[in-house]
Amino acid sequence: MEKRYALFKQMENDFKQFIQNKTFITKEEARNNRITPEELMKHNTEDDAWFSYRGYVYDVSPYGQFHPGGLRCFKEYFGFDVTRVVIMKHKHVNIDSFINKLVVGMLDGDPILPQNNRE
Ligand code: HEM
Repeated sequence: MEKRYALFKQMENDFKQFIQNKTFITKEEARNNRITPEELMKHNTEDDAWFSYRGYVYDVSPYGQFHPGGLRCFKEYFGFDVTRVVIMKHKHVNIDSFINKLVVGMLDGDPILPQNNRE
């Protein structure tokens, strides 16, 4: 168990390092960029992967390779809303601290779940 935790921590640090010299927009700026669920759904590939989470839209393409739960389950949610699945799969994780820099806009419409969602 401890070993796994150390690995997760390592992945978190690797991700932080990976994004540290990149530039991002702020949450404030993201509020002016409204994204419809239909637009969100177009960003569903590994190189161009968006999620909505608690009303905001994130470009999670850089994070996929650092996700401790692997890319497989993560991938199923590209283009969709992850608010509920994130609560179900990891209540204890403050995912904002991982993805806050990856914000690209605000969701303009009702969140959409994938048909095969595994909550
Ligand atoms: C951007 C959104 C997400 C972030 C930032 C995130 C972050 C994390 C983190 C930090 C962990 C490690 C948990 C721990 O320390 O105990 C984790 C584990 C996990 N995540 Fe995510 N996650 C996200 C989305 C998802 C999605 C969409 C799924 C879909 C099923 C998912 C499924 C899992 C699973 C199954 C694990 C458990 C891995 C294990 O314990 O071996 N996550 N996630």
